[in-house]
Amino acid sequence: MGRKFVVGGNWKMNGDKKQVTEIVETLKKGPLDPNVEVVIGVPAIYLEYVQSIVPNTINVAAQNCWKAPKGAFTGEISPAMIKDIGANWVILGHSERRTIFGEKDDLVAEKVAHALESGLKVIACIGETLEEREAGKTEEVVFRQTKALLPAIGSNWDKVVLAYEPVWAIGTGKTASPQQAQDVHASLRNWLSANASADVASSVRIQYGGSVTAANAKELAACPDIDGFLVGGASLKPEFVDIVNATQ
Ligand SMILES: O=C(CO)COP(=O)(O)O
Repeated sequence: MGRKFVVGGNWKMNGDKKQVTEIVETLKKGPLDPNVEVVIGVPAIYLEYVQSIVPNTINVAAQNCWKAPKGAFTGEISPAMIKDIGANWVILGHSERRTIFGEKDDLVAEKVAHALESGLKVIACIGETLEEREAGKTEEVVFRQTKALLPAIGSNWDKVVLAYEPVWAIGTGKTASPQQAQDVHASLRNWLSANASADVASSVRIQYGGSVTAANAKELAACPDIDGFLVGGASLKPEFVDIVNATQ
């Protein structure tokens, strides 16, 4: 189907100048599979620095942004600013933004719409909590979260990567089994076929995120509907190279 594998590293609020330099050095040494798109999600304060030291084969993402180009929004950054320093991606709707910072589906959608309008590419995150999974609501939740994004994305699906990140698997060491992840990815694709278009369903890349490591990446990558990863903790370590290369 020709979906290019895409691996994101979400550094979250980690690293200092020395460590981010070392991570970039490790990525430069790689070697990274040239058939894989790599996007690193960098803390806002290091975006410009990291953008200035990465080779152009590595894409840089902000981890959040606001829904307007400029103005009285103390502490926020805009897609225009992200583009201005040369980065082209933003991660939006991460479960930590949703749970810790109270971002709801409609705010995430507004951010996605504005980021796309501004010319950024977007990794849009969705995923259920443990409570929701145990209540049998996984599909209901991820469909609801994706539905909110439909009008925001419009005809820009080629600029969007979906990241399915079950909240119970994030930072817990408890990875979704390949079957659990594959099942959600496949039903998302079915849902997209019915609610967006068959073309969107077959072309959109869906990453899995949640305790991905070099040890489990290959098995997950072998699933037909898993088109990449969004990696937290392991993206700060040299094993990120092996995760990028998981389809080799
Ligand atoms: O939240 C994540 C990536 O966005 C996943 O984090 P971990 O890989 O640390 O579980």
